[in-house]
Amino acid sequence: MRTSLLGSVRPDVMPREEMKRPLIRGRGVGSRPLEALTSDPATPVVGVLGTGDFSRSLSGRLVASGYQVVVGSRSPKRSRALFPEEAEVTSQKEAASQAGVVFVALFPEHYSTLAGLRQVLVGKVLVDVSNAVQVNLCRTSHAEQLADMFPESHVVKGFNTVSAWALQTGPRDGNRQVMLCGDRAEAKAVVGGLCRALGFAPVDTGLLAAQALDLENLPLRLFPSWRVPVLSTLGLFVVFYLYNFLRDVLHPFVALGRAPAFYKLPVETVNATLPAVALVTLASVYAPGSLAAGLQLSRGTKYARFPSWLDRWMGRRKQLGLCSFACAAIHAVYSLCLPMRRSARYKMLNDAFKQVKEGVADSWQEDEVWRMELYLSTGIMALCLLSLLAIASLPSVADALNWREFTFVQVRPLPRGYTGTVEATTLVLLVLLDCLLVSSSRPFRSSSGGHWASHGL
Ligand SMILES: NC(=O)C1=CN([C@@H]2O[C@H](COP(=O)(O)OP(=O)(O)OC[C@H]3O[C@@H](n4cnc5c(N)ncnc54)[C@H](OP(=O)(O)O)[C@@H]3O)[C@@H](O)[C@H]2O)C=CC1
Ligand SMILES: [Cu+2]
Repeated sequence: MRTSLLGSVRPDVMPREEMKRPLIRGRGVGSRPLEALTSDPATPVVGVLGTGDFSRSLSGRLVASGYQVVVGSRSPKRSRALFPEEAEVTSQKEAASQAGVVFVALFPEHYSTLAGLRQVLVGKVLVDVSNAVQVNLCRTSHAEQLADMFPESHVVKGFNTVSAWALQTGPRDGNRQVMLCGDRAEAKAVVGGLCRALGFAPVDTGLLAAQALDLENLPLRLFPSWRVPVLSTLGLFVVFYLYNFLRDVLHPFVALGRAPAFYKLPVETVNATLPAVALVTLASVYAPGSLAAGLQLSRGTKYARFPSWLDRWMGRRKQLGLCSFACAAIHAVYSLCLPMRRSARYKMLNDAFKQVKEGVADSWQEDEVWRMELYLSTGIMALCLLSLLAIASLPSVADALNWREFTFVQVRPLPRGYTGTVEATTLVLLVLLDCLLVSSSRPFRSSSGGHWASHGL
């Protein structure tokens, strides 16, 4: 073991025993009452600057995990009542000098007020917990700015992805990861150990210059990998909806002189649009793989970079697949609800009356019956397979599969992966068969009932 891990970190603050293992509560701590710990010299001292929401939640958890906590405030008397009894609330300077690890729980615009603490913070670990105010607003991260202000301290960025609420309640479920980055491995190890002691799982993401800005922007990002797939799905929906509106509603009314059928807009036209969007989106999941394979074949090598648009497209296949699944699932629900509508009941009654008037006793048509049975069955099977693909894309499920199992379920569209595409091939065949059967059924051909009629109504 190295003799000194953190330069001038005080031995009572960062005992060597604790440094060897992650910085956790002292041995046997769990069985002792908390009051005893505050006076225990072997218990690590953690400082927290600032007395806001984050500071209060963090201090509460640190105290509960057996740490001695010293909170540094500009007005300690006023803030005393907000903290657990076991935590000491004192001046910023006093807190900084007592602790080995100091959390800076201030907003970055107030960092400059800490300039006077430079001497007492020499050799200590400073944890920057701040978040960006706006995505990509700053070019330099707050953590790097703090590191510039305190060149003789070791700045670690972290805990900014954990809310004050999560700190208060503890990581009972959901995401327990705490992203960390910093330039000094030992400092990251200390903060990582502290994370573990609080019940979180530290993830070392790298150096400050490479990661801090990303980490600060992380809590502000809104589903970055979903934006393009969702927008393209919505775009397709608009295009197909307009097409179906023109074809099934406006054209029969304006050009053929039929009664206006605007009642179709909320359910029928939406339901006719969804499968088209699902199919095109599904095609866009498999298309980039085939394009990439073609590109590799034409170049005669796999050691050349794909164009960046193809790279990005390949990276969004999972999201596109899930959008396709969502459309198919909503289509199934809409289809099940079609017969509930008043318009469907009126139509059925009218048809029955017309049949009686025409003296037709039996309207059974064997070929139509078979077509419908078959395409409904293939549609249901295709939806089930799509559900399986969607389930297998969940991280927890995907993690439980080995590489071969994963490629068996999820198509790997590069040439080598075509060995295990049973499910994807079956899915594509089922969908094609379904389309073929739907488009050859009588109501669809006569374009009077469209997709609605193709669902047996
Ligand atoms: N709240 C949350 O859920 C999370 C917050 N964070 C980060 O934690 C940091 C603190 O957030 P939060 O606790 O919510 O903020 P608060 O506004 O609740 O607290 C900030 C603290 O900073 C001190 N302060 C206020 N004004 C000044 C000033 N002019 N000069 C010096 N110190 C000042 C005060 O302490 P005193 O008066 O005692 O000196 C105050 O309590 C931020 O960087 C935030 O991005 C990160 C993740 C989650
Ligand atoms: Cu359908």
